[in-house]
Amino acid sequence: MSAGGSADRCGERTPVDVAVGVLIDRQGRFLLTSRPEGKVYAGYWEFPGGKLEAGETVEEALRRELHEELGITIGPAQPWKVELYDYPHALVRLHFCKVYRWSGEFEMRERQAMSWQELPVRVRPVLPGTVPVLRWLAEERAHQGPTHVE
Ligand SMILES: Nc1nc2c([nH]c(=O)n2[C@H]2C[C@H](O)[C@@H](COP(=O)(O)OP(=O)(O)OP(=O)(O)O)O2)c(=O)[nH]1
Repeated sequence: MSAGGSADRCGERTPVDVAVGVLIDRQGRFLLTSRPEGKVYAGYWEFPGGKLEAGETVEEALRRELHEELGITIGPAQPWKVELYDYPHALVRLHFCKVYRWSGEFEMRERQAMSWQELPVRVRPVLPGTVPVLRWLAEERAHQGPTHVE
């Protein structure tokens, strides 16, 4: 029990569900985008995605978010990993999905930047909640050494 009493205990926050896409191209590169100005962690690199709206499945939310943010229409989203991440601003439950097919031209509709990356990731800084994904990719690919530059 924290000393602050029940009103300001922060361990009981309900997680916010977030759908995140790990888009992988034919050369095995994955897409990172930078967080737009005005959002928390603006300028940090992450896998594209966003919060689920009421009644949406993870796949529906991902399809909507990637269309809104990047202008593409994704094919099937393969559920991959689920990770809880406790930020000062929110407790988030990240639903990472792999996506191998999409259509349409990339358009940065929120004036963010995009970059196709391999390991180790060269863009920086990377969002803390993104780092575990880089480790999972490193395991899958038997990548040795750092996953990104600090
Ligand atoms: N998109 C994305 N979000 C991530 C990743 N890792 C991570 O911790 N997050 C966190 C950051 C945010 O707290 C949350 C995503 O929320 P967001 O603010 O980007 O979502 P949104 O586009 O729905 O935003 P908004 O409409 O509320 O402005 O998940 C990641 O790899 N990709």
